Amino acid sequence: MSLTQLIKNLPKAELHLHIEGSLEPRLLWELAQKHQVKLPYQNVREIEQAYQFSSLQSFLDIYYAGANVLRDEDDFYQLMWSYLCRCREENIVHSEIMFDPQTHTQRDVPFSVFMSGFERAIRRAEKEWGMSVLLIMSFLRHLSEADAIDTLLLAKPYYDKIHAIGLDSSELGHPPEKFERVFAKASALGFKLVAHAGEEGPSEYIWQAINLLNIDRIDHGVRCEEDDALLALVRERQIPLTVCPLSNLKLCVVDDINQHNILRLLDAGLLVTVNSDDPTYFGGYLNRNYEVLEASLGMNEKQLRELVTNSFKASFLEEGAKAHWVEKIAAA
Ligand code: HPA
Ligand SMILES: [Zn+2]
Repeated sequence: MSLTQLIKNLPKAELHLHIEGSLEPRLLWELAQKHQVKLPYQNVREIEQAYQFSSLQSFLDIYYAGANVLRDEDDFYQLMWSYLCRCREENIVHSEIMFDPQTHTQRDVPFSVFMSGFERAIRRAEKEWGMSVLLIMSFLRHLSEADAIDTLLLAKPYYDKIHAIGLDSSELGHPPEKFERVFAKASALGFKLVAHAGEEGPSEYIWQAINLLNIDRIDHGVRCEEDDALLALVRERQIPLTVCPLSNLKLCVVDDINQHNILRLLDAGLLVTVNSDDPTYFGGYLNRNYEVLEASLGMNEKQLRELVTNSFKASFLEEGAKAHWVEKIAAA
Protein backbone atom coordinates (compact mmCIF):
# COMPACT_ATOMS: atom_id res chain seq x y z
CA MET A 1 0.00 0.00 0.00
CA SER A 2 1.31 3.47 -0.81
CA LEU A 3 2.00 5.87 2.05
CA THR A 4 -0.72 8.19 0.71
CA GLN A 5 -3.20 5.33 0.97
CA LEU A 6 -2.00 4.46 4.47
CA ILE A 7 -2.44 8.10 5.53
CA LYS A 8 -6.08 7.83 4.43
CA ASN A 9 -6.67 4.42 5.98
CA LEU A 10 -5.19 4.91 9.44
CA PRO A 11 -7.61 6.06 12.15
CA LYS A 12 -6.35 9.43 13.33
CA ALA A 13 -6.93 12.00 16.06
CA GLU A 14 -6.74 15.74 15.47
CA LEU A 15 -5.75 17.86 18.47
CA HIS A 16 -5.24 21.36 17.10
CA LEU A 17 -8.15 22.64 15.05
CA HIS A 18 -9.88 26.01 15.40
CA ILE A 19 -13.47 25.50 14.35
CA GLU A 20 -13.66 29.09 13.10
CA GLY A 21 -10.65 28.24 10.93
CA SER A 22 -12.61 25.51 9.17
CA LEU A 23 -15.13 27.97 7.69
CA GLU A 24 -15.17 27.20 3.97
CA PRO A 25 -15.19 30.21 1.60
CA ARG A 26 -18.49 28.95 0.15
CA LEU A 27 -20.23 28.83 3.53
CA LEU A 28 -18.72 32.21 4.41
CA TRP A 29 -20.22 33.61 1.20
CA GLU A 30 -23.63 32.02 1.79
CA LEU A 31 -23.86 33.23 5.39
CA ALA A 32 -22.84 36.75 4.35
CA GLN A 33 -25.78 36.73 1.88
CA LYS A 34 -28.13 35.25 4.49
CA HIS A 35 -27.33 37.93 7.08
CA GLN A 36 -26.62 40.74 4.61
CA VAL A 37 -23.07 41.18 5.84
CA LYS A 38 -21.02 43.27 3.43
CA LEU A 39 -17.79 41.56 2.38
CA PRO A 40 -14.79 43.12 0.62
CA TYR A 41 -15.11 40.30 -1.98
CA GLN A 42 -17.31 39.92 -5.07
CA ASN A 43 -17.42 36.11 -5.13
CA VAL A 44 -16.11 32.90 -3.56
CA ARG A 45 -13.04 32.91 -5.78
CA GLU A 46 -12.01 36.33 -4.48
CA ILE A 47 -12.31 35.07 -0.91
CA GLU A 48 -9.97 32.18 -1.73
CA GLN A 49 -7.53 34.54 -3.39
CA ALA A 50 -7.39 36.75 -0.28
CA TYR A 51 -5.82 33.90 1.71
CA GLN A 52 -2.21 35.00 1.28
CA PHE A 53 -0.51 35.77 4.57
CA SER A 54 2.82 37.21 5.66
CA SER A 55 2.47 36.69 9.42
CA LEU A 56 0.12 35.41 12.13
CA GLN A 57 -1.51 38.86 12.44
CA SER A 58 -2.18 39.18 8.71
CA PHE A 59 -4.07 35.88 8.95
CA LEU A 60 -5.93 36.75 12.15
CA ASP A 61 -7.33 39.96 10.62
CA ILE A 62 -9.00 37.93 7.84
CA TYR A 63 -9.97 35.08 10.17
CA TYR A 64 -11.85 37.37 12.59
CA ALA A 65 -13.51 39.20 9.68
CA GLY A 66 -14.67 35.81 8.33
CA ALA A 67 -16.09 34.75 11.71
CA ASN A 68 -18.32 37.83 11.62
CA VAL A 69 -20.80 36.02 9.31
CA LEU A 70 -21.55 33.45 12.04
CA ARG A 71 -24.70 34.78 13.65
CA ASP A 72 -27.34 32.20 14.58
CA GLU A 73 -27.48 28.68 15.98
CA ASP A 74 -27.78 27.08 12.56
CA ASP A 75 -24.62 28.87 11.30
CA PHE A 76 -22.59 27.31 14.13
CA TYR A 77 -24.25 23.96 13.51
CA GLN A 78 -23.33 24.08 9.80
CA LEU A 79 -19.77 25.14 10.59
CA MET A 80 -19.25 22.24 13.01
CA TRP A 81 -21.17 19.75 10.87
CA SER A 82 -19.04 20.50 7.79
CA TYR A 83 -15.82 19.87 9.72
CA LEU A 84 -17.13 16.65 11.29
CA CYS A 85 -18.20 15.33 7.87
CA ARG A 86 -14.68 16.05 6.66
CA CYS A 87 -13.35 14.07 9.64
CA ARG A 88 -15.46 11.13 8.55
CA GLU A 89 -14.01 11.33 5.02
CA GLU A 90 -10.45 11.53 6.34
CA ASN A 91 -10.89 8.83 9.00
CA ILE A 92 -10.34 11.26 11.89
CA VAL A 93 -12.09 9.28 14.60
CA HIS A 94 -11.39 11.67 17.44
CA SER A 95 -11.01 15.46 17.44
CA GLU A 96 -10.28 18.00 20.18
CA ILE A 97 -11.74 21.17 18.76
CA MET A 98 -10.96 24.73 19.81
CA PHE A 99 -13.49 27.53 19.71
CA ASP A 100 -12.97 31.22 20.51
CA PRO A 101 -16.01 32.41 22.53
CA GLN A 102 -14.80 36.01 22.73
CA THR A 103 -14.85 36.28 18.92
CA HIS A 104 -18.60 35.79 19.20
CA THR A 105 -19.58 37.30 22.57
CA GLN A 106 -17.84 40.54 21.55
CA ARG A 107 -20.36 40.72 18.68
CA ASP A 108 -23.26 40.03 21.06
CA VAL A 109 -23.61 36.41 19.97
CA PRO A 110 -24.15 34.62 23.29
CA PHE A 111 -22.81 31.27 24.50
CA SER A 112 -26.29 29.72 24.17
CA VAL A 113 -26.23 30.30 20.38
CA PHE A 114 -22.82 28.85 19.49
CA MET A 115 -22.79 26.12 22.13
CA SER A 116 -26.15 24.70 21.04
CA GLY A 117 -25.12 24.78 17.35
CA PHE A 118 -21.86 22.97 18.13
CA GLU A 119 -23.56 20.45 20.41
CA ARG A 120 -26.25 19.54 17.87
CA ALA A 121 -23.62 18.73 15.22
CA ILE A 122 -21.39 16.83 17.66
CA ARG A 123 -24.26 14.67 19.01
CA ARG A 124 -25.23 13.79 15.42
CA ALA A 125 -21.68 12.71 14.48
CA GLU A 126 -21.37 10.69 17.69
CA LYS A 127 -24.65 8.97 16.97
CA GLU A 128 -24.23 8.43 13.21
CA TRP A 129 -20.65 7.16 13.05
CA GLY A 130 -19.34 6.99 16.62
CA MET A 131 -16.95 9.89 16.32
CA SER A 132 -15.61 11.30 19.59
CA VAL A 133 -15.17 15.02 20.14
CA LEU A 134 -13.88 17.12 23.02
CA LEU A 135 -14.16 20.90 23.08
CA ILE A 136 -11.37 23.29 24.05
CA MET A 137 -12.48 26.82 24.96
CA SER A 138 -9.67 29.20 23.98
CA PHE A 139 -9.06 32.69 25.30
CA LEU A 140 -7.93 35.43 22.93
CA ARG A 141 -4.57 36.56 24.26
CA HIS A 142 -4.73 40.02 22.66
CA LEU A 143 -7.60 40.77 25.07
CA SER A 144 -7.12 41.33 28.80
CA GLU A 145 -6.90 38.70 31.51
CA ALA A 146 -10.03 40.27 33.06
CA ASP A 147 -11.90 39.54 29.82
CA ALA A 148 -10.72 35.92 29.96
CA ILE A 149 -11.92 35.65 33.57
CA ASP A 150 -15.33 37.08 32.59
CA THR A 151 -15.50 34.55 29.75
CA LEU A 152 -14.71 31.68 32.11
CA LEU A 153 -17.59 32.84 34.33
CA LEU A 154 -19.98 33.21 31.37
CA ALA A 155 -19.19 29.64 30.32
CA LYS A 156 -20.35 28.22 33.66
CA PRO A 157 -23.60 26.66 32.39
CA TYR A 158 -21.53 24.79 29.77
CA TYR A 159 -18.66 23.47 31.90
CA ASP A 160 -19.80 19.89 31.41
CA LYS A 161 -19.53 20.38 27.62
CA ILE A 162 -15.98 21.78 27.74
CA HIS A 163 -12.96 19.59 28.38
CA ALA A 164 -10.00 21.96 28.23
CA ILE A 165 -8.99 25.60 28.17
CA GLY A 166 -6.65 27.06 25.54
CA LEU A 167 -4.90 30.29 24.60
CA ASP A 168 -4.65 31.61 21.04
CA SER A 169 -4.53 34.73 18.81
CA SER A 170 -1.66 37.27 18.52
CA GLU A 171 1.28 35.73 20.32
CA LEU A 172 3.99 38.39 20.25
CA GLY A 173 3.56 40.88 23.09
CA HIS A 174 1.01 38.65 24.85
CA PRO A 175 3.09 36.13 26.83
CA PRO A 176 1.52 33.27 28.77
CA GLU A 177 2.34 35.00 32.09
CA LYS A 178 -0.47 37.48 31.34
CA PHE A 179 -2.94 34.61 31.90
CA GLU A 180 -1.41 32.88 34.92
CA ARG A 181 -4.35 33.52 37.27
CA VAL A 182 -7.13 32.56 34.88
CA PHE A 183 -5.34 29.33 34.01
CA ALA A 184 -4.97 28.56 37.73
CA LYS A 185 -8.74 29.09 38.13
CA ALA A 186 -9.47 26.85 35.15
CA SER A 187 -7.19 24.15 36.54
CA ALA A 188 -8.95 24.32 39.92
CA LEU A 189 -12.24 23.81 38.06
CA GLY A 190 -10.84 20.57 36.63
CA PHE A 191 -10.14 21.63 33.04
CA LYS A 192 -7.17 20.33 31.08
CA LEU A 193 -4.92 23.14 29.84
CA VAL A 194 -3.29 23.90 26.51
CA ALA A 195 -1.72 27.07 25.08
CA HIS A 196 -0.27 28.24 21.80
CA ALA A 197 3.40 28.98 22.45
CA GLY A 198 6.54 29.11 20.35
CA GLU A 199 4.72 29.58 17.04
CA GLU A 200 5.81 33.17 16.31
CA GLY A 201 6.73 33.86 19.92
CA PRO A 202 10.12 32.97 21.43
CA SER A 203 11.04 29.79 23.30
CA GLU A 204 10.69 31.82 26.53
CA TYR A 205 6.91 31.68 25.99
CA ILE A 206 7.07 27.87 25.97
CA TRP A 207 8.90 27.95 29.32
CA GLN A 208 6.16 30.20 30.68
CA ALA A 209 3.37 27.99 29.36
CA ILE A 210 4.98 25.01 31.14
CA ASN A 211 6.09 26.67 34.38
CA LEU A 212 3.44 29.37 34.92
CA LEU A 213 0.33 27.99 33.21
CA ASN A 214 1.05 24.31 33.94
CA ILE A 215 -0.22 23.26 30.53
CA ASP A 216 -0.81 19.63 29.58
CA ARG A 217 0.07 20.25 25.93
CA ILE A 218 1.73 22.95 23.79
CA ASP A 219 0.09 24.11 20.58
CA HIS A 220 2.79 24.55 17.91
CA GLY A 221 5.91 24.77 20.11
CA VAL A 222 8.20 24.34 17.11
CA ARG A 223 10.58 27.01 18.43
CA CYS A 224 11.50 24.78 21.41
CA GLU A 225 14.43 23.69 19.27
CA GLU A 226 16.12 27.04 19.88
CA ASP A 227 16.81 26.19 23.54
CA ASP A 228 18.63 22.95 24.42
CA ALA A 229 17.43 22.89 28.03
CA LEU A 230 13.82 23.40 26.93
CA LEU A 231 14.11 20.73 24.26
CA ALA A 232 15.44 18.29 26.87
CA LEU A 233 12.59 19.12 29.26
CA VAL A 234 9.88 18.73 26.60
CA ARG A 235 11.37 15.37 25.66
CA GLU A 236 11.85 14.10 29.23
CA ARG A 237 8.36 15.02 30.34
CA GLN A 238 6.88 13.96 27.00
CA ILE A 239 4.93 17.21 26.83
CA PRO A 240 2.96 16.87 23.58
CA LEU A 241 3.42 19.40 20.78
CA THR A 242 0.52 19.86 18.36
CA VAL A 243 2.41 20.83 15.22
CA CYS A 244 0.70 22.24 12.12
CA PRO A 245 3.01 22.06 9.08
CA LEU A 246 0.87 23.84 6.45
CA SER A 247 -0.04 26.56 8.96
CA ASN A 248 3.64 27.16 9.69
CA LEU A 249 4.31 27.47 5.97
CA LYS A 250 1.37 29.80 5.25
CA LEU A 251 2.16 32.08 8.21
CA CYS A 252 5.87 32.19 7.35
CA VAL A 253 6.95 30.50 10.60
CA VAL A 254 9.13 28.48 8.18
CA ASP A 255 10.30 29.91 4.84
CA ASP A 256 10.19 26.57 3.09
CA ILE A 257 8.36 23.37 4.04
CA ASN A 258 11.60 21.48 3.34
CA GLN A 259 13.04 23.21 6.40
CA HIS A 260 10.29 22.13 8.79
CA ASN A 261 11.65 20.54 11.97
CA ILE A 262 8.72 18.19 12.74
CA LEU A 263 10.49 14.95 11.75
CA ARG A 264 13.69 16.04 13.48
CA LEU A 265 11.71 16.62 16.69
CA LEU A 266 9.97 13.26 16.26
CA ASP A 267 13.24 11.42 15.70
CA ALA A 268 14.71 13.17 18.75
CA GLY A 269 12.01 11.48 20.85
CA LEU A 270 9.52 14.31 21.38
CA LEU A 271 5.79 13.57 21.49
CA VAL A 272 4.90 15.50 18.32
CA THR A 273 1.59 15.29 16.46
CA VAL A 274 0.30 16.52 13.07
CA ASN A 275 -2.69 18.87 12.87
CA SER A 276 -4.35 21.27 10.45
CA ASP A 277 -4.94 24.37 12.67
CA ASP A 278 -7.17 26.44 10.31
CA PRO A 279 -7.56 24.14 7.32
CA THR A 280 -9.58 26.33 4.95
CA TYR A 281 -7.16 29.22 5.38
CA PHE A 282 -3.95 27.20 5.20
CA GLY A 283 -4.66 25.02 2.20
CA GLY A 284 -5.45 21.62 3.61
CA TYR A 285 -7.19 19.42 6.13
CA LEU A 286 -5.36 16.83 8.21
CA ASN A 287 -4.50 14.24 5.56
CA ARG A 288 -3.02 16.92 3.35
CA ASN A 289 -0.70 17.91 6.20
CA TYR A 290 0.55 14.31 6.43
CA GLU A 291 0.91 14.11 2.63
CA VAL A 292 3.06 17.21 2.61
CA LEU A 293 5.42 15.57 5.11
CA GLU A 294 5.81 12.64 2.75
CA ALA A 295 6.28 14.79 -0.35
CA SER A 296 8.57 17.45 1.14
CA LEU A 297 10.36 15.81 4.05
CA GLY A 298 10.44 12.20 2.92
CA MET A 299 8.40 10.92 5.88
CA ASN A 300 8.60 7.12 5.95
CA GLU A 301 6.04 4.57 7.14
CA LYS A 302 7.59 4.20 10.59
CA GLN A 303 7.45 7.95 11.15
CA LEU A 304 3.87 8.10 9.89
CA ARG A 305 2.79 5.36 12.29
CA GLU A 306 4.56 7.10 15.18
CA LEU A 307 2.92 10.43 14.40
CA VAL A 308 -0.54 8.89 14.15
CA THR A 309 -0.01 6.85 17.33
CA ASN A 310 1.13 10.05 19.07
CA SER A 311 -2.11 11.77 18.07
CA PHE A 312 -3.95 9.40 20.42
CA LYS A 313 -1.25 9.26 23.11
CA ALA A 314 -1.30 13.07 23.33
CA SER A 315 -5.10 13.26 23.39
CA PHE A 316 -7.33 13.72 26.42
CA LEU A 317 -9.04 10.39 25.78
CA GLU A 318 -9.13 7.89 28.62
CA GLU A 319 -6.34 5.31 28.75
CA GLY A 320 -8.60 2.48 27.56
CA ALA A 321 -9.67 4.41 24.46
CA LYS A 322 -6.07 5.39 23.71
CA ALA A 323 -4.96 1.75 23.94
CA HIS A 324 -7.84 0.71 21.66
CA TRP A 325 -6.74 3.08 18.88
CA VAL A 326 -3.03 2.38 19.29
CA GLU A 327 -3.82 -1.32 18.73
CA LYS A 328 -5.92 -0.52 15.66
CA ILE A 329 -3.06 1.49 14.15
CA ALA A 330 -0.58 -1.31 14.77
CA ALA A 331 -2.93 -3.77 13.04
CA ALA A 332 -3.70 -1.53 10.03
O1 HPA B 1 -2.35 29.40 14.50
C1 HPA B 1 -2.91 30.20 15.30
N1 HPA B 1 -2.19 30.87 16.20
C2 HPA B 1 -2.74 31.72 17.04
N2 HPA B 1 -4.04 31.95 17.09
C3 HPA B 1 -4.83 31.32 16.22
N3 HPA B 1 -6.15 31.40 16.07
C4 HPA B 1 -6.47 30.58 15.07
N4 HPA B 1 -5.36 29.99 14.59
C5 HPA B 1 -4.31 30.45 15.30
ZN1 LIG C 1 -3.80 27.26 16.33
